[in-house]
Amino acid sequence: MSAHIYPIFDTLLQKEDKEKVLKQKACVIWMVGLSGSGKSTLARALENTLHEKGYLTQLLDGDNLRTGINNNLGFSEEDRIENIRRAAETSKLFANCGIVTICSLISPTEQIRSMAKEIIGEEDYFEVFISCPIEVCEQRDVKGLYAKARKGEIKHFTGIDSPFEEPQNPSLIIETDKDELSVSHQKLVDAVLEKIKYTS
Ligand SMILES: Nc1ncnc2c1ncn2[C@@H]1O[C@H](COP(=O)(O)OS(=O)(=O)O)[C@@H](OP(=O)(O)O)[C@H]1O
Ligand SMILES: Nc1ncnc2c1ncn2[C@@H]1O[C@H](COP(=O)(O)OP(=O)(O)O)[C@@H](O)[C@H]1O
Repeated sequence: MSAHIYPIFDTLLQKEDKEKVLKQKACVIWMVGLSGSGKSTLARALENTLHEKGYLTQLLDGDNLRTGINNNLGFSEEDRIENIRRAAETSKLFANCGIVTICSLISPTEQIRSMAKEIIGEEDYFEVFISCPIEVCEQRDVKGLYAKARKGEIKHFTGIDSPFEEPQNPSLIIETDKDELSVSHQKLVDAVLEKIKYTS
């Protein structure tokens, strides 16, 4: 038996090798904002547009993570940190596979967002602040959760009795109380397409 090791057994494939196959530059689009600000709507629309343009994508949001790998977590500060840690680690695996990963989570504090950025790596972390005053989010009350939080039926609700710190240095801000949905969507798509532009 020869002691020679063939490259195929010896090479650990890198992110760039996967990106070359997919002809796309991968990163993690980390969408931050209050409940009802528009994260899920814009994340879904972004994913659909990228898909139509031929990009391979993966969407991770509070709903699919919290019913799956994070189904043992609640909304205490400790659990939110663990929720984001797992989401960031999962996003990193997808991005390292060359996949444009869209993560839509409240991510309420600077500490939590710094952790996500550190796990994913600065170069691959693209933070988008979906900005909307809490009064507007509460008026939208898409899931009826603000009404429940006001009545005390839900505790530790973000923006009511749990903190939300505005991102200090996001890569992009989308103001969903000022722009029509289509305008917000276009701004997001334009910025993301620039970020994921593939140059061999
Ligand atoms: N207490 C409390 N606070 C905030 N949000 C709550 C709470 N309880 C349930 N929900 C629902 O959970 C969704 C937010 O989950 P996230 O994983 O994004 O939150 S976090 O990033 O860990 O803070 C959030 O979804 P979005 O409305 O899409 O943001 C809510 O529907
Ligand atoms: N410019 C906008 N961008 C995103 N959503 C908007 C905008 N204007 C109004 N909306 C509405 O706001 C709501 C946001 O809800 P959702 O996307 O579920 O928020 P979140 O995921 O942050 O909780 C939707 O009903 C959406 O149609």
